[in-house]
Amino acid sequence: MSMSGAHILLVEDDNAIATVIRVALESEGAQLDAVDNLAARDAALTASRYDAIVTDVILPDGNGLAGLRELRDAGERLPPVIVLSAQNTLDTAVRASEEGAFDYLPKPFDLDELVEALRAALRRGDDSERAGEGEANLSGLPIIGRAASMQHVYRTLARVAPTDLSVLILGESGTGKELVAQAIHHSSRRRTRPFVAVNMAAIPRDLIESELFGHEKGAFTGAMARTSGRFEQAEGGTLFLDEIGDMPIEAQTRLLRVLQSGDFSPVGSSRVLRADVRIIAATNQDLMALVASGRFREDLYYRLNVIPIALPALRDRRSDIALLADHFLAQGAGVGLPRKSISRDALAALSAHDWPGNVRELGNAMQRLALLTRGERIGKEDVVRLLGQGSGAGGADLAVVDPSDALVTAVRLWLDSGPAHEAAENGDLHGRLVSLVEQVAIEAILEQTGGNQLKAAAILGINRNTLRLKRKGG
Ligand SMILES: Nc1ncnc2c1ncn2[C@@H]1O[C@H](COP(=O)(O)OP(=O)(O)OP(=O)(O)O)[C@@H](O)[C@H]1O
Repeated sequence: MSMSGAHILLVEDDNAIATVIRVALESEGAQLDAVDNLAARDAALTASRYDAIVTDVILPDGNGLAGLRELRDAGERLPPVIVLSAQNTLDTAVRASEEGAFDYLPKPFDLDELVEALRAALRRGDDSERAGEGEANLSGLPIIGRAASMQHVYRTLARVAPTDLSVLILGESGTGKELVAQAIHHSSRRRTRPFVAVNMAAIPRDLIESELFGHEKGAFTGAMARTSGRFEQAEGGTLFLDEIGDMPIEAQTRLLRVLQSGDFSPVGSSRVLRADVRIIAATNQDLMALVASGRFREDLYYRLNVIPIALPALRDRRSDIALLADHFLAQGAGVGLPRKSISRDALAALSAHDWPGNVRELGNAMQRLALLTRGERIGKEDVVRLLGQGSGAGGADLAVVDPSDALVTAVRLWLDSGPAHEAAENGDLHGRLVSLVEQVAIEAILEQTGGNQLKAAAILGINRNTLRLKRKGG
């Protein structure tokens, strides 16, 4: 149906906003009833038939999303719902989609956008089946950010999560690509099945195919037993392929086959296995440029790029830096770092920084600040000192590698622990620390390779006998 003559219910307790919306919609020929609380909304829904509902989230007597699903479940004919919200978080976007909302507009919104969304909603009419399809549920993975560019991300995320479409996440290193992939998984119907992440850049190129698709015993020198690949491990769930631009061409061909037919064969085998796996890929490279230079298959690019999600660089959403800084301080306190507050000046200094390593770099910086600042409160001098430590590029060293930076923090924390004091007393602090770090790395990589020592040794860059010895504590 068209806007002209459409009967619309507006649930909004801010008079000014309600008036602006009324003027805009009535000038399009719509007929508008406005209420300012939930009780009045439910009464209006019982009394009249509406073609669409536009609702705010925070209302005097509760959450505007509340009760919509119940009404729908109770068999009410519920018109399409458009949610307006100043609570610009992923949770709201996901909850809106969970409640079967047709669209979600973060405040401040654009009136033209609202009119457009309403037109689309009216065109679709009441299709509660479709609106309610697909669960979207977010399980406690906080993605922090209120910048407009993040709102866009949340909306796309909430829309794609219930589907099985391939998603390509684009963004510089440390912008949260893996976090977003996890959020999609956790908001999808696959959330009770595994989320398996594989980083193409972290695996020796000639092992990638066997890593992904598994191999038969004897498929190549050193393949002692049949090993399942990541595809099998992710069965029913989501496979996150990070740094997809680094995938060798032969592996790309196999991947394309899975995407086209849903079938794959382990390396060295003619068995055909079926894969029920959703693919989310990520890259910080320009894939089109790789296509142009023949290093990435064009057909695969189009298969993967069904839904692109571009994550903004942190320097392009500076308004979120304060929020993120607080988040990381609280998170640090949760794992035993000293609880610190931060001064306005210090926040201003953080906001002025360019953050080449994006959110990851900021997270590392906040950990260091929590650890190194003497007083209760992080001051501007602390920030300047830390960011000034960079190699002339404004603290770029913080960006280089996340693992090593987390390691710095872990080592510092460990040095303060009971076992470290004990080792120091025995004159074996260095030996104890080095073997501890080695053990952790070896066991973690062995876990990744499903116990395959040869692969683990290749990844670690040590020989297999050394790996054996080290495992024995030698
Ligand atoms: N919006 C965000 N809110 C909270 N934490 C975030 C956000 N974005 C990123 N992080 C944190 O920053 C770190 C880096 O994020 P993530 O690993 O997802 O980035 P990435 O883009 O996949 O990086 P890379 O390209 O280097 O693999 C993680 O610890 C993640 O939890």
